[in-house]
Amino acid sequence: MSSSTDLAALLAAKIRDVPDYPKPGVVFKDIAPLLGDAEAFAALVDHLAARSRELGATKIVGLEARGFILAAPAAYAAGAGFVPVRKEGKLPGELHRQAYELEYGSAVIEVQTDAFAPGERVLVVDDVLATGGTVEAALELIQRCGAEVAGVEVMMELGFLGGRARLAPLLGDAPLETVIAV
Ligand SMILES: O=P(O)(O)OC[C@H]1O[C@H](OP(=O)(O)OP(=O)(O)O)[C@H](O)[C@@H]1O
Ligand SMILES: Nc1ncnc2[nH]cnc12
Repeated sequence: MSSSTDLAALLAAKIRDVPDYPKPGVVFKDIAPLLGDAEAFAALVDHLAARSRELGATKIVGLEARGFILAAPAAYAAGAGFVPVRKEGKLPGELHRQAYELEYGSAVIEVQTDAFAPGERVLVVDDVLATGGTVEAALELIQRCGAEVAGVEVMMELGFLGGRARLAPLLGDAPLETVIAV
C-alpha cells in the first residue's frame, strides 16, 4: 500500500452504511464487505501489524467481537501476543471488569488479571471509535493490570461523537490512530 490515503480509500469503499441499525437514528458502519475482500482485509491487517511493531507492542488487545477479527491476525503478523477483552461472563479466573456505555447501548467488559506482565506495552485494536466508551473502558482495564498502553489503532473514527477528546486524558503520550475519519 503506497500511502495512508490509498489505504483509507480502499477500506472506505468496502464499508456499508446501514441506517437505523441497531436502533433508530444510528447509522451502522458494516465492515462485513471489507472483511470479505481479500485485498482490503490484508491491507488493514498489514497496517495494524506494522504500527504494532513500530510502537514496540508486545501484546495486542482485541475488543469483543469485531476487534478480535482485526487484532488476532495483526498480532500474529507482528509477532505479538493476543489478549481478548471480552463481554462479561465469557472469561474464567480472576478478572478486572468495567461497565461502560456505547453509541447504542451499555455493557460490561472483562480481562484476566494476569493477561500482561507488569509494564508490558499493549496496543488496543478495534474497528469503530464512536463515543469512545468501549476503548475508554478497555484502557482502564489495561492500566488496572499494570501494563502500559503503547497506542490505540481503530479502523474508523466517527468524529462527531467526540471519542477522541474523551480518550485524551487516559492516553497521555500514547497515540490514537484511525485510518478513516468521518
Ligand atoms: O465508541 P463506542 O460508542 O464505545 O462504540 C464502539 C464499539 O461499538 C462496537 O462494538 P459492539 O459493542 O457493538 O460489539 P461487537 O463488536 O460485538 O459488534 C464497535 O466494535 C466498538 O467496539
Ligand atoms: N455507528 C456504528 N457503526 C458500527 N459500529 C459502531 N459502534 C458504535 N457505533 C457504531
